[in-house]
Amino acid sequence: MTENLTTALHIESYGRAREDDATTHEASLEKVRHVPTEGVNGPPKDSEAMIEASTRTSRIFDAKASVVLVGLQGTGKSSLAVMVSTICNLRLIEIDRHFRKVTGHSLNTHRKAFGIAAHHQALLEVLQAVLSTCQTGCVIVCNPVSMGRGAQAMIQDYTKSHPVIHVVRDVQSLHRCLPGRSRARIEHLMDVGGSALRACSNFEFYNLTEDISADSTTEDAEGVSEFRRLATGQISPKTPFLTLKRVEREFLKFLGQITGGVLTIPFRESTYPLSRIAVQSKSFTYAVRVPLKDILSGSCSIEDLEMACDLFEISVDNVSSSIDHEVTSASRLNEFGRALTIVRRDTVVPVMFHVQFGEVIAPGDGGLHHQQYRSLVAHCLRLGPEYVTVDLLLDDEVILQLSKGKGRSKLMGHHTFASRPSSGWEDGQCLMLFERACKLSLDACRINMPADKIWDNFALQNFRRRTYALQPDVALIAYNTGPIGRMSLCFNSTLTPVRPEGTGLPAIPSFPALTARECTRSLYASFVLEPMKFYIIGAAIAYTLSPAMHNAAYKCCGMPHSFLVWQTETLDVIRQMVNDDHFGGTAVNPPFKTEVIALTHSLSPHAKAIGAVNTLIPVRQSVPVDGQLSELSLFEERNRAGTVKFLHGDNTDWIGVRTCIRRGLSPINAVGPRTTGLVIGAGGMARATVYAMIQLGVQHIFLYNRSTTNAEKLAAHYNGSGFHALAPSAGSGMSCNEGHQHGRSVVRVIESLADPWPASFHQPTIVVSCIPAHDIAGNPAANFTMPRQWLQSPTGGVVVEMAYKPLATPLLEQIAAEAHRGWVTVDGLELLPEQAFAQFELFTGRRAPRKLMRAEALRNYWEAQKCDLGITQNSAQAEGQGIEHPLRD
Ligand SMILES: O=C1C[C@@](O)(C(=O)O)C[C@@H](O)[C@@H]1O
Repeated sequence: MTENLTTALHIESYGRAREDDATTHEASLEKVRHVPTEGVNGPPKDSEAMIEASTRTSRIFDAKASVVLVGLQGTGKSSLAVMVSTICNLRLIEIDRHFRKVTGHSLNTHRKAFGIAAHHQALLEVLQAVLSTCQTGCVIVCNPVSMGRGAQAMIQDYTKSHPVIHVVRDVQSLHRCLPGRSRARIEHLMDVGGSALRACSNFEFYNLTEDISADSTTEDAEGVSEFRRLATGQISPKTPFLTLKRVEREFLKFLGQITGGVLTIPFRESTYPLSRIAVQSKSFTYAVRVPLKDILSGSCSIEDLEMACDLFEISVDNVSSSIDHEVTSASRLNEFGRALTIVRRDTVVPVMFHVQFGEVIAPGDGGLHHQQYRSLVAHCLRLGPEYVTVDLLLDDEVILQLSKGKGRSKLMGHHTFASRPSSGWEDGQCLMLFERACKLSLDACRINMPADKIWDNFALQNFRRRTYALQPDVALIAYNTGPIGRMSLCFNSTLTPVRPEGTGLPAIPSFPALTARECTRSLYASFVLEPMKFYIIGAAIAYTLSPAMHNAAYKCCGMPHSFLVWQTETLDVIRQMVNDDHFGGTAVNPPFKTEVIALTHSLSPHAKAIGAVNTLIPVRQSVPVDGQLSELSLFEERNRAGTVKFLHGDNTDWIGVRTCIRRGLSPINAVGPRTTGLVIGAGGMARATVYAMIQLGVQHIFLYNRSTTNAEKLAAHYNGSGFHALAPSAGSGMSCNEGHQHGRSVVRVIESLADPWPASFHQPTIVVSCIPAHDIAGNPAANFTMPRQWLQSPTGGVVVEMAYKPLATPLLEQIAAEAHRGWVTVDGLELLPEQAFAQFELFTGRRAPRKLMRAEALRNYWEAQKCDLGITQNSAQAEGQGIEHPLRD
């Protein structure tokens, strides 16, 4: 393949002299082993100080600043760089290849020919030229450990103005790249080389290997990864190699967080409605606290732990009980990064690090523990989580220094009173702590103490009022601990610390006493929130799996809501729904997705652009400002009954489609200016699909539909000026991506399945079928399959099927047989829950328990398949109009 791809990747040269690297690497190892323990070239004398130094600057950079990836051989930094350069449209510069291009020598032959001093000087010059001429728009890759002290100092200096990311990996993966070295030796290299790399970088990313045997970023005996061979067309995709998708996702999330999304990362922005709301601005949010060791042990699934929570807190407990020198050892530090990547892999909520020292930190204490604690906090900041806690008893200047280097992370001041002060929350220390957090410009303040009597919980509310009067913008998380303090957890509104639900993790006494479900239940029991009724309406919805997913999710979150099926021929039912004070919202199914717009008073920007609504919510309180409703106020009024003032329409179908395309699209087919998408159908789902493709940056979209007239109408909707007036713009809450920056998407109609694929366009790599796969009202199913002449993409692609009745459609069966050519399928049962998660958020203002909803959809589908009983039950509900779907335990 593919000169085009090669060009797109901006890769300068592909040949790699293996023996060069190996020798250079070994030489550098020796060098690292023997350097004096000072400077950036060897194990630092004071590793804590080194770590802290890396967060001394603000670490907020120019929007276009080049990114540097540093790491030992085998950490996968080159593969990460290739991915990022492709997706973010950055120029890729690998220093060793560039050196060969400039000098005509490989590193090894140059060193042999000219001696070490001249070699280092030449390397330094090459590096200097690259760093100074490539200040913006590039991703630069190197291993400074093998480049001499001068080069390391130069890269260290670059951290003042650029993100320099240290890529770390597990011993086993490195071992594979350096066969013949003992594991102990590799560990030693990671320790020593790792310290040197930490000293010349300001961020750190842990590249998590899932399954070593399937990992395609690991370099082979020739030093070339499978990923690179694919990217450069040296091999064709025999497997979908989707394992890399996770790495891609994690790294893009990381980059998005550390750069604040300033890099053009089209895939990065989460489309979940709640992801657009700052987590600390919303009421009744929960932070699930999980010990670091439990994350590392892998004993629980992250999605189970995260269930119904808004933030994932990684708790590093009792650090000071470790042997002192181990606290900041390289392997210990690597554990932090590893845990963060494990969590980020499966969660959609922000992550917080909370380091707890067993020892109480006293103000002015300059002792060893104090120093180590500071270093661990600085190390957490290097990893780029959304939040990090900092002990409020540290000296002002220490907190200020950490705060200065926090980058895009938020710092939450934290204090635990080991015992209740004699006057509880009335004690002057409490207000002083909050005032310190404000004075030091921390983003939030968390204080807790053991409760003596139930009145301590009321006193806490009084304290909350006082802090709010003082500074309403600094979020206060205040609660009492112990059994008597549980009530205060229920009524703390922001990021209440909770323990994970039923995961089998041993209960730790110092851990939060309640789960998110328990807290939520108490809000309904005390009438703060109220039970609501949700519906799905449509003309033929007997088979829908939505009630099963939503009802199970309410139960799991502790909400007394119900989700009912209402099969109907007309939209009149909506008038009946809104007369009920407990109406919570309705999902909208064909044929009403467009028609229902007439009943709404406001639409989300997405629904407006798509011209279809699948989620309708009542508005009771919010008032539009300049014709727009604030998303936060819409969320804040969920779960509260009362007279409905008007209806707001949104669309979550496009979110489901976008997620499924992303999931199935291998990195090799990352969206570029010539990517082509094909949509089958021209109904409401097809509208949402075209929109999802536009949001992903696809600029050439083709429609095929049995009725060409309908396809043309749909194409005109998107091509017409009407749509472009509504197109995504900054501040609209929509992602603005490559497609919109580099060219406008155009939708074209392809008339016949017998037509050859238009020669001036690339073959489609993204195909979405939006037509039913079963008979409807006597009309036989279309049984669509792709004409062979439209399936010629040399890198395969993704085919998403919307229909799930039946699950194995003729199209999916056809494409499954093409897996060896790089084709990936995503079926209708993967898509259905994805749109439902966003719908759940819009209905309830809470994060959806995703794993549970997926499982419910599957379980109900297969139950219905097995004995046809599910179908009968659903039909009965539909006929009974509003009979609650039976919850299955
Ligand atoms: O189109 C669909 C599918 C669905 O109706 C179902 O339950 O099958 C649920 C709707 O929210 C979605 O827009």
